[in-house]
Amino acid sequence: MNTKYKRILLKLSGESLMGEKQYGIDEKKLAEYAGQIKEIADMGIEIGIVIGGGNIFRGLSGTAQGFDRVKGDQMGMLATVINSLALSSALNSAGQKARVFTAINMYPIGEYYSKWKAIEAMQQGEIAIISGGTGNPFFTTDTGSALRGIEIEAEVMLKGTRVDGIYTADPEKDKSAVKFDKISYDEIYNRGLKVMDLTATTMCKENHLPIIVFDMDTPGNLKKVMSGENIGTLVY
Ligand SMILES: Nc1ncnc2c1ncn2[C@@H]1O[C@H](COP(=O)(O)OP(=O)(O)OP(=O)(O)O)[C@@H](O)[C@H]1O
Ligand SMILES: O=c1ccn([C@@H]2O[C@H](COP(=O)(O)O)[C@@H](O)[C@H]2O)c(=O)[nH]1
Repeated sequence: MNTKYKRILLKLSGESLMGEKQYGIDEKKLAEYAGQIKEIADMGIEIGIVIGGGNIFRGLSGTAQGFDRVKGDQMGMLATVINSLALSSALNSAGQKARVFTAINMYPIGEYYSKWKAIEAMQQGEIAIISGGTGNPFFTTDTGSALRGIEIEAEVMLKGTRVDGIYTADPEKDKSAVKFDKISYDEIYNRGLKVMDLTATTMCKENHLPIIVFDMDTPGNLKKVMSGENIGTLVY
C-alpha cells in the first residue's frame, strides 16, 4: 500500500487513554491504540510517539490543590512516562517492538533520550516512544511532541485526539462550531483557537512541520491519514 509519509511523530492525548474511565488507563483503549499503531508500522512507516499525561496528573491542576508548580509539572512529566510504559507494553503484546525514551535520565525505566538513539530505533523497525515531555516545567506534551517531531526529522506531526479536527470553537463546548479542512498556523493565532498551545504551534511554524489533527478514537483512522485520506484538519 502507498503511504504518504515515511517518518511521523504521533502525539496521543493522555486524557483519551481513560476511555470510559474517570482516571488512569483503560486497557481496552490502550489495546485499540496499539492495534492502530501496529497497522501502520506494518506499512513500513517510521514512528515516534509522544503521549500526554492528563489522565493522571497535570501541573496546573496541582497548583490548584496547593502544590508547587515546578513539582506539579514534574509529577505531570512522570505521568507521561507511566503512559509511555503502558503503551510500550500494549505494543509488545500486539507483536510490535517499541522502546521507551525519557527526557530525564531514569534508566532502567527507559533509555535517556537522544535524537540519534530514537532515529536508530525507528530505522530498526521499533517504535520510539519519547516520554517526559520536554523535561522542563511550564511546557506541555504538545510542545514536547513539536520539539521531538522536529528533532527526529518527522515529515508531519499527527495529533490524535478525541475530536475529528480543528473547529472555529471547542466542539466539546460549542455545538455550532464549524470544522476546518485546513488552516494556517497564523489563523490559529488570529482566531485564538485552543486546540494546541501556542508554543507548540510556533515551533511547528518556524520549523515547517505540518500538523494533522484527527480523531484517534475511530479505529482505522490512523491508517487513513497515512494513506493520504483527507480526514481531520491540516495545519500548514
Ligand atoms: N478550536 C478547537 N478545535 C478542536 N478542539 C478544540 C478546540 N479548542 C479546544 N479544543 C479541545 O482540544 C482538545 C484536544 O486536545 P488534546 O488532545 O491535547 O487533549 P488533552 O485532553 O489536553 O490531552 P492531554 O491529556 O494529552 O493533555 C479537544 O478534546 C477539544 O475539546
Ligand atoms: O514538557 C513538559 C510536558 C509536560 N509537563 C507536565 O506534564 C503534564 C501532562 O502533560 P499534558 O501535555 O498536559 O498532557 C502537564 O500538565 C505539565 O504539568 C511539563 O511540565 N513539561
